[in-house]
Amino acid sequence: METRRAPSGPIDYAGRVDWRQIFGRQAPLEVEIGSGMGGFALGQAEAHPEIDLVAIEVRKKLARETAEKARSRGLRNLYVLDTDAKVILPRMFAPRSIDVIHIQFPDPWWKAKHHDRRLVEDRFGILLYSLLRPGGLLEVRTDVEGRGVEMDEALEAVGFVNRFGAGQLAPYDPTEVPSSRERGYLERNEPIYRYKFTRTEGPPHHAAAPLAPTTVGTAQRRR
Ligand SMILES: C[S@@+](CC[C@H](N)C(=O)[O-])C[C@H]1O[C@@H](n2cnc3c(N)ncnc32)[C@H](O)[C@@H]1O
Repeated sequence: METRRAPSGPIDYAGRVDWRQIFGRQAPLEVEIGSGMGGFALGQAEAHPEIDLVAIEVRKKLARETAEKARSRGLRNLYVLDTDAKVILPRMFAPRSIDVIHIQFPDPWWKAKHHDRRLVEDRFGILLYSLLRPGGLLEVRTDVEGRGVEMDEALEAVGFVNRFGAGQLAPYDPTEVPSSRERGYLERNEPIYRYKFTRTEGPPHHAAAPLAPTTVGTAQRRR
């Protein structure tokens, strides 16, 4: 009989979290950054009961709706954080503790003056590298070809190894769960640029400091 409790109870946004305690078991830990409407997070948790998934979405309404759907579907292996991944990741996750990180269709922030808001750049790449366990997977999907190339270059420069060769796209795998946004692209047969990277054993290549933990403000748990 399943005795593991649902992920619940108060969680401290300001410090390191023992995810094994939150989920009530030891299982491969996956993180989705920018879960949006939650299509991937909910589908991945449902399709893979053997993993525990933490979805991070800065838009509180979307995060709350995903958490409500997870609860109504009885998903015990999905926890939703309603805050900025850049702030929370270095606080709440130990180095080398994550098995898989998913980033799907991050906002491209076209205008040069908004480039600072882009999710995947050098410093964030270093942070992701430090959080993944050696051998862990970082998977990125985008509908913007040029952003895919830029992200690939930034991540390979940090030390990630592109699983399909430097600069190469990962093939479409129909067994993988599509994100909410991806469903539309697939239906319209529009291109999707996929990348898969392995975190290797050594330190990141860049000397630049990773994003430092900062004050979290008023973020509240919404479960
Ligand atoms: C274009 S949407 C894609 C959503 C989802 N991944 C999908 O494919 O359907 C990008 C999402 O990332 C979220 N986001 C952007 N920057 C973020 C950050 N620093 N932390 C958490 N979420 C973020 C946005 O609020 C938005 O919901």
